[in-house]
Amino acid sequence: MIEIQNLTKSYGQIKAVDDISFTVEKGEVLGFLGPNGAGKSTTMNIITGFIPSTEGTVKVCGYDIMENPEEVKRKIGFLPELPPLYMDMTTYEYLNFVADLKLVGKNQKKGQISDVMELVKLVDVRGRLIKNLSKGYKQRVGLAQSLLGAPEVLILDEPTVGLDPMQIIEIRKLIKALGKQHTIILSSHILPEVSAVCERVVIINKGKIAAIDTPENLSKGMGSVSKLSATIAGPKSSIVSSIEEIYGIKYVEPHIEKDSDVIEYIIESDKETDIRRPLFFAMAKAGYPIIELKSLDLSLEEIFLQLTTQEKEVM
Ligand SMILES: Nc1ncnc2c1ncn2[C@@H]1O[C@H](COP(=O)(O)OP(=O)(O)OP(=O)(O)O)[C@@H](O)[C@H]1O
Repeated sequence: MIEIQNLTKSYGQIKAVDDISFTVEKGEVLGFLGPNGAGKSTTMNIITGFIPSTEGTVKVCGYDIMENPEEVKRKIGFLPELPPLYMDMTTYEYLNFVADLKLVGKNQKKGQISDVMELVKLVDVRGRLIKNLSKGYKQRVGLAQSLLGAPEVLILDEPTVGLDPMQIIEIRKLIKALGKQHTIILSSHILPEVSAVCERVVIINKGKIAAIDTPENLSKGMGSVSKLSATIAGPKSSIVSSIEEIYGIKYVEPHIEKDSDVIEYIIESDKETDIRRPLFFAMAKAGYPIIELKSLDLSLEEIFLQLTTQEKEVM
């Protein structure tokens, strides 16, 4: 649905985007993550046709943004970080105005505005001036304008920034619902948001792609092992040998002695094998109670930091 190939954008000596390639499948919700200045907005602005690339290609639904900019723009709904709202218009007037800009046909306009207001829950504020709406409602108006013209693709730049927790939950729900009918690229600094909403994540740093994977796989870490901490009561050597017999175990080590016979063990296993159930049954069979069991896989936040701060640590 979206194909980005060898995309580069230079501003003089600075490469804001440096040879990035990725694709987004139809119906996918893709998260776009990166620290400040990583190149997220630049990439989104190129995909939406606001600025040209220096090198590389962007295709949306098979159309090249350079060769068929109008076709591409028709396929994309864009919610910039600061939606361009006209404060002295009512919600309805503004949506009507945007529908005209997007050349929505006269016969469809009324129905489309009603549908979008229904979907984004704006019906109650249709007659209110935008300047009198709360930040959350203003953001919904921004989302509503991106949906007019029935685009197949939505590009959402930091859609929940500045909202309160209730509003964040509502907008996330809405994005999830929109994901059923649209292909979405969503940029965010909020990592749990990306885990909650996106099926795949692109992490970008200094203009380059640092990782592309599902949030789950990223959390499992880059290596081939999964790590667990298990605190178990019982004799150490017998527990270690029982654990070593479990299929998929790579390594087990007594870590911290918590009590005379209670020890925390660090257990590494194949990334593909979830050993929590076999571990439970093995310990239950041997009569050694598991007091605590937790994953030591990295959180998405830790992965993100690891991928985006490596050079600083070296310095
Ligand atoms: N018009 C411009 N002229 C010169 N440099 C620019 C221009 N636009 C962006 N840059 C530079 O390109 C780099 C990437 O910027 P970009 O806005 O794409 O990052 P971002 O990931 O969206 O950051 P943020 O999360 O802070 O919005 C930065 O170093 C920025 O200073």
